[in-house]
Amino acid sequence: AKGSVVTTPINSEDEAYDAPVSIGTPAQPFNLDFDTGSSDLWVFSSLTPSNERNGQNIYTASRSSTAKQLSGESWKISYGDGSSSSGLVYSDVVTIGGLTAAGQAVEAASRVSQSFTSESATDGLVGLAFSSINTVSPDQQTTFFDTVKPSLASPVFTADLKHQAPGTYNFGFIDKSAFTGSITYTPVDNSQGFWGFTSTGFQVGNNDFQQESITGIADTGTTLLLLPDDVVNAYYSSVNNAQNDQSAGGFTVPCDTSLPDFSFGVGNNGAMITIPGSLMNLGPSGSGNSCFGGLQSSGTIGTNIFGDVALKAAFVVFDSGSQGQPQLGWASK
Ligand SMILES: CC[C@H](C)[C@H](NC(=O)[C@H](C)NC(=O)[C@@H](CCSC)NC[C@@H](N)Cc1ccccc1)C(=O)O
Repeated sequence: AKGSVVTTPINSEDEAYDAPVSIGTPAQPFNLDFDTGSSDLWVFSSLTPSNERNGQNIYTASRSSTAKQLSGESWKISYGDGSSSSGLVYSDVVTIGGLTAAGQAVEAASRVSQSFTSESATDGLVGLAFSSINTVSPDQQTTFFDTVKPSLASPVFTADLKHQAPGTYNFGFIDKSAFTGSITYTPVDNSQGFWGFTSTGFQVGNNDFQQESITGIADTGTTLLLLPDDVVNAYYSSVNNAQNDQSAGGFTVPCDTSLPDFSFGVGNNGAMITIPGSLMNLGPSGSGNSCFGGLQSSGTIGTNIFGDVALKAAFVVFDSGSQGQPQLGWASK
């Protein structure tokens, strides 16, 4: 089987990307954030207090003839940005891009933190990291991808995110028309439950390539590209009047500045993904006439995150084991 679903930026800064998901019988529609940086499929629900809702679609299990509560099961998740949610667990029919997962764990939120409440465009998340970090307790559940994987023509999904335009998540196949050149594969370390990999280095504009192992995760659910301080400083030192503005929360640049491209190395054949300078500016920073940089420090998090700023410059293959061990494929587009 194969699936294909359109994913759309929730605002002009490409802060996050939503895609349509149907849950239950009859189908209840949702706009969910597909997140390769976590492994819980959770939705706003009839259990979510009304003062924690802000127009989101809500899942009502009692209105679905195929919903079954997983008694005694609950979930509770925290994210790197300090947000969190928790609740109860049902199994129900979940359909994404023509692919149907019967008996998928649907995590209904009985509480969500403020940043989820205020993001009215997003009704929840579809976790696409490894099921080993799914938070359902006492019986851990599988991600949508792991649930449907046996039915897929190939155990892969791909992300093709775009700047201020609809993109695509495909399941079970690689669309050769969606990228240019060849796909460079690199091994994945999933020991922490993420799509972890090591980039071979970086290049600012047309400067020399800097060889430096940068270990991080491919995270479609994170907006920014979060890398070590030496990389971030090398980039912004080449931008006039860039400044690390704590009140803005990181590096800002003058909004009218044309920014250098940023490239990062993948695989061992010298392949690079190049983020055009225009995509390194996330728009007004909220302080002065400065704009917020798409590259920021991973400093305090402890892991580097190749979020949407990086991923939207590439066609990315999340391959859970078509060749044995999991791997990430990277192609330009
Ligand atoms: C503070 C929590 C730490 C980071 C850790 N949690 C995680 O790693 C979780 C699974 N993943 C995340 O917090 C991050 C990756 C952090 S790097 C380890 N990815 C998912 C995040 N972007 C989802 C999101 C989407 C929209 C709005 C907000 C959040 C834990 O539970 O220990």
